[in-house]
Amino acid sequence: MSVHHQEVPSLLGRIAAAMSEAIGRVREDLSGADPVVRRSEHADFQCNAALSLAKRTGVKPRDLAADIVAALGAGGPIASAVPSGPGFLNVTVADDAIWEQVAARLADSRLGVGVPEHGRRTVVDYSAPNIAKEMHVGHLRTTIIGDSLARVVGFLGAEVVRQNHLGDFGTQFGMLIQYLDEHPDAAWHQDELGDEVSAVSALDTLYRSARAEFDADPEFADRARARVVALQSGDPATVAVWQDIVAESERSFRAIYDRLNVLLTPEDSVGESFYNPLLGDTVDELVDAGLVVESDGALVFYSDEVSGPEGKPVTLMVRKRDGGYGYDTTDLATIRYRIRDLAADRLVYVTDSRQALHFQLVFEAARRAGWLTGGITAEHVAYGTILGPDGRPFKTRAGGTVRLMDLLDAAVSRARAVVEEKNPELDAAELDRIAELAGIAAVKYADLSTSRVKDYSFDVDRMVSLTGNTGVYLQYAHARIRSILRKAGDPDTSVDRTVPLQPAERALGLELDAYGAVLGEVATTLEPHRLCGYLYDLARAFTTFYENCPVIKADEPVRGNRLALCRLTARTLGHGLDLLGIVAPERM
Ligand SMILES: NC(=[NH2+])NCCC[C@H](N)C(=O)O
Repeated sequence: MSVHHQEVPSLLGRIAAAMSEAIGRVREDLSGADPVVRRSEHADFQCNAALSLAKRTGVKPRDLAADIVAALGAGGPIASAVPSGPGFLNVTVADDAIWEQVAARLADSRLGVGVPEHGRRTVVDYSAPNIAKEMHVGHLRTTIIGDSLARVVGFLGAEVVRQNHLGDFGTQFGMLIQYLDEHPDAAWHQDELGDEVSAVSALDTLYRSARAEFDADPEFADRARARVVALQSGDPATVAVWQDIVAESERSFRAIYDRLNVLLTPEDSVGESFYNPLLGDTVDELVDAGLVVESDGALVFYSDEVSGPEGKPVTLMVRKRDGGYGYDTTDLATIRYRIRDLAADRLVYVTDSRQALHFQLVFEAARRAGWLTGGITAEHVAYGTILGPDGRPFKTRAGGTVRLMDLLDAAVSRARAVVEEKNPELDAAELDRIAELAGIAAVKYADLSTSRVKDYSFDVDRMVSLTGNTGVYLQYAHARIRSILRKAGDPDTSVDRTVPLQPAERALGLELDAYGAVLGEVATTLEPHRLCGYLYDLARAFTTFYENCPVIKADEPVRGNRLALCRLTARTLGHGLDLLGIVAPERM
């Protein structure tokens, strides 16, 4: 997108600007005050400035409201502003202004949305599963949420740098490599395993065996420790096996990524091991800055800002007693690297809320070390737990972790039944294709549509429902409008601004006008559920419109205007779903 792109100013923004000007005309000292313009149930918009400013002026709010109305300039999008109640202003938008913005958004490839995040280099750390371990439902959440955030801020102009901070280093790999060395018959390469088992799941099982042997057999434990040293000192044979394990695991993750339609590419994989060469310097800098203290032979960072239960100090482990480095040190080196080498303006970390304290400490250390300074921001995007139908953390009946592929399969098969019932005429191949899109949409949307800090229950039947705030409902809403447009021959009609608006047309037009503002909110709060809620409201506004306003049977110019509303709604729905990482099929 170019900086020269012409954003379509929203009606809300234009009304706020007009009110602001009028307020300044009434009293110069009030210039620049927030005009407090909101959508309203009683009119198109409501301006509450008179109420909030009356105290400062000593004038009765109702009188101030009347003065503001008198000072409103002629022309512009406001048809009328009427004082009501204790001093609200009920604002009605001129019909032609609504048609004009519909036409302007429709004429623009970006639907009139601007680039408020332009040039902001934003590092989004998400997914980050652990090598030789199955991805669990927590990784599903970070993958889905992080991907949607990367899409939204990217669309708004941010320079997004995706980082898949794979857990690819640690002493556990020494143990696993030693075990594999001693069990050369163990199968863990995908080509030996076939389709039923993924390489990462085979490795996960082998790792558990290695762990058990480590605990039971002190001699194996010694050999495993020697293997850790060999790995860390770069012994070529050991490193080769480790690389092979990483590659096989990543292949398994990729199968999930492909199915989920996420943006992550192999180039985005910058795992923990990448930071190994940077750990020493990072620690030296923290030592030089006087930010670590020695405790029992280890180096520890103490927080000045947070304390634990009963005022207990909270710390980051900067260097362990044995001289080794762990997760904490790696994240310190990571934040330093992202700021210095990636030149990040904004750092976003998507992990479950149990890591909130960890990131709080990493950010504090980075500030005190002088890395996280100026306008650079760091944010932890925390999310809750996926619960099973019993309201407890999601586990298989046997108490094991739920395989993501199984979960996706279950959603797709339920979606298949729903789609088939609705469209018995679809042939098998088309049904499979749509069921896959619907099932994946169901899973993603269920995750994105709840406020992310909350836990939610994985309820497949609810997810694939055709009614209510679901991904499948929105895909249907989109496909239905596409079918209306096909029936109408999808003519690229122009919009006649002189046509008077019906209430349902007006409501839909105003809803469409709010798209850019909602995306801006998502970028600021990093909360995708706001976009979900918006798309759901938009789909419902369309339904009301379609029930009340015949489209195909209407006469020109009404027909053309209504088709324009259909087209803009379909495009906005499709675009919004795409920013959620959801594909909206043409037919469904
Ligand atoms: N920079 C980070 N610490 N990113 C998140 C890593 C998540 C970690 N691998 C886990 O599975 O919990």
